[in-house]
Amino acid sequence: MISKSRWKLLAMLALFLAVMVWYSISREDRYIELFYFPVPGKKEPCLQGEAEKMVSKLFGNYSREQPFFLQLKDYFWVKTPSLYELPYGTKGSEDLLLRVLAITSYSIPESIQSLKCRRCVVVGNGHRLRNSSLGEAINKYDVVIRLNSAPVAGYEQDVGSKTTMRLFYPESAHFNPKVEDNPDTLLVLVAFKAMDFHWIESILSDKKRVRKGFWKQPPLIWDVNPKQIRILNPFYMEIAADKLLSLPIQQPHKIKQKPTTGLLAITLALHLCDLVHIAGFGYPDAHQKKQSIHYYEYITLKSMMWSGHNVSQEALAIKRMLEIGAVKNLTYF
Ligand SMILES: CC(=O)N[C@H]1[C@H]([C@H](O)[C@H](O)CO)O[C@](OP(=O)(O)OC[C@H]2O[C@@H](n3ccc(N)nc3=O)[C@H](O)[C@@H]2O)(C(=O)O)C[C@@H]1O
Ligand SMILES: CO[C@@H]1[C@H](O)[C@@H](O)[C@H](O[C@H]2[C@H](O)[C@@H](NC(C)=O)[C@H](OCc3ccccc3)O[C@@H]2CO)O[C@@H]1CO
Repeated sequence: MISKSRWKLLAMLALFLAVMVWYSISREDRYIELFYFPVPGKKEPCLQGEAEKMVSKLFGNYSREQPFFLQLKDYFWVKTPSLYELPYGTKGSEDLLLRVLAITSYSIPESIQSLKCRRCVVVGNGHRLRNSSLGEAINKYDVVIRLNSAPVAGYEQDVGSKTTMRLFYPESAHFNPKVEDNPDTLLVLVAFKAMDFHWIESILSDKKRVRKGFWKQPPLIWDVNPKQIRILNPFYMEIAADKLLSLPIQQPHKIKQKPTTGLLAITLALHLCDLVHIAGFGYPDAHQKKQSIHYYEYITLKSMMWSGHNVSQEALAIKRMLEIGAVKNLTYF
């Protein structure tokens, strides 16, 4: 005969087990929701306007009307001057910008314009891409957005080789863009300071280079076709900071908080595309001090000490986007 107290103990054990099973199943559901497996050899199904619905949830309805790239005509006849200085607006940098816009273009290539439904992937520079074998899947998207000096040569198996757009600033420009990009890749300058406009002007017009004013030496000779260059509308930086990270747009401090280029690229993709997938996002935990952050070089979180990024806040913003289905993730998060 089993005593009453034994029954109680068994019941408690059974209850405990049931709770454990329920918890792991619910965690598993969540995992599947946050992690997306591309089907090899298949193009992603695309529903026109899908991302747009999510955009209004995240950013409000108004934001789809903004141009992606800056154009000269908006600066010749300045109707409403920008409210903010770089990187959230162009206030105070208009003269330099005018000179840059006179020698660059703002169009979106016909190959993207003409698509009924735009499938995009934003490739972050994170270590999670290493040995991911995602290269083939990444190459299948209509638009592949890459960041900074992230290489493809030698990493094709994991990150692919197609680059439709690359977001960069002078300090993150690859010294040999011809090796890493395609001849028609759009090189999208994200300006953080007036000197960034000065740099691109001096490169494209072959004017005297200025070495001071950068936190890291950018290329002095840069072999690109001016037709590939675009200047990102700072509006996207503003809404990434304001709506996704709730950062104050006007900050008095020396180390100003700002979104990472990856979060900015996701913001841009949500406005440009119908379907947005991401890969290579996610930093190591703070205690993983020796874990490399990039898929292509060994550097750790310590290197980001003075960067002005809040990676935990960004992780929350990305998790929210994954949870509401605004983006899907090809690597784990
Ligand atoms: C030392 C330093 O300033 N590092 C910054 C570097 C550096 O300037 C460039 O790599 C130079 O080519 O740039 C940054 O970013 P970085 O070039 O490292 O990475 C591009 C974007 O990928 C996402 N990422 C990266 C690594 C990782 N483990 N998880 C991620 O999610 C991020 O969204 C990131 O933006 C930048 O521009 O944002 C942010 C970094 O803070
Ligand atoms: C998207 O931001 C880019 C990159 O991710 C950042 O790491 C980088 O941050 C640099 C920051 O912009 C520099 N600040 C200024 C005013 O130039 C900073 O300069 C050194 C410094 C350090 C401490 C206090 C004040 C200034 O260096 C940061 C990199 O370590 O900005 C990138 C966009 O330019």
